[in-house]
Amino acid sequence: MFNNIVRAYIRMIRCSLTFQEQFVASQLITNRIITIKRVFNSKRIAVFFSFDGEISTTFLIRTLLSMRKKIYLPVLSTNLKSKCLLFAQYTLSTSLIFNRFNIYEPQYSMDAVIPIEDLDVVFVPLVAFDSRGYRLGMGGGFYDSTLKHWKKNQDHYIPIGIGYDFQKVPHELLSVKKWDIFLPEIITPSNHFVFR
Ligand SMILES: Nc1nc2c(c(=O)[nH]1)N(C=O)[C@@H](CNc1ccc(C(=O)N[C@@H](CCC(=O)O)C(=O)O)cc1)CN2
Ligand SMILES: Nc1ncnc2c1ncn2[C@@H]1O[C@H](COP(=O)(O)OP(=O)(O)OP(=O)(O)O)[C@@H](O)[C@H]1O
Repeated sequence: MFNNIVRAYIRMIRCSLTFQEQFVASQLITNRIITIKRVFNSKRIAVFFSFDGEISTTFLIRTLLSMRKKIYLPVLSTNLKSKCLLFAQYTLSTSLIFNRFNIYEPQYSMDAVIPIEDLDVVFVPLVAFDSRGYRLGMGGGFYDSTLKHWKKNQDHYIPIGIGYDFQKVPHELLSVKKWDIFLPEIITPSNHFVFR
């Protein structure tokens, strides 16, 4: 019921952060992420390029690359009806282009695309989340569709939400839809929430 209000409110707040606030948060979240054993032991990690005031992932991506991790970024399907994201490899020499939402994505060839099951960690953008691990996104349903086959207790990739601390909202404010994915873990500059 309040999803659209929460989405608009949090998008407004995150777009009003100063450069300094964004910078400090991106360093803190990167330092927290790289000390997580699951991440440290991963080889193939999906991140995303931030837009719309999302917590900046530039430092995270650079740090993970320097740790010799293979990094993949989401690309929208050319089929406008498909909401499933593809993940294409990103290196420092990959050309980037804007997609239809003005988000950078790799200019990829099919051999750079990895099946989602072959990823170890998928970092997931979010607008808001609650104390149960439910996530409110931008409203396109892309991550919900892409991650819909993910199941707890299965030994494949793990989706991990990342965002600012203020994006956590009381659960009464988020109405969960039947297709909404649950995030087993969410990382912010000050916290590592585990919801399993
Ligand atoms: N950094 C990042 N990449 C991402 C996502 C994300 O949330 N963050 N996505 C997560 O799914 C996908 C893109 N989803 C999006 C869904 C809606 C809008 C959006 O701006 N909607 C506008 C109206 C856009 C229009 O139709 O022109 C709006 O709501 O104001 C943007 C991205 C894939 N890549
Ligand atoms: N697994 C699914 N099955 C059917 N419809 C879905 C599924 N996932 C998403 N959708 C559709 O996507 C639309 C947007 O969903 P929702 O508002 O939950 O997106 P969101 O999680 O905020 O966005 P995103 O995942 O792109 O960040 C819904 O109206 C729904 O029709």
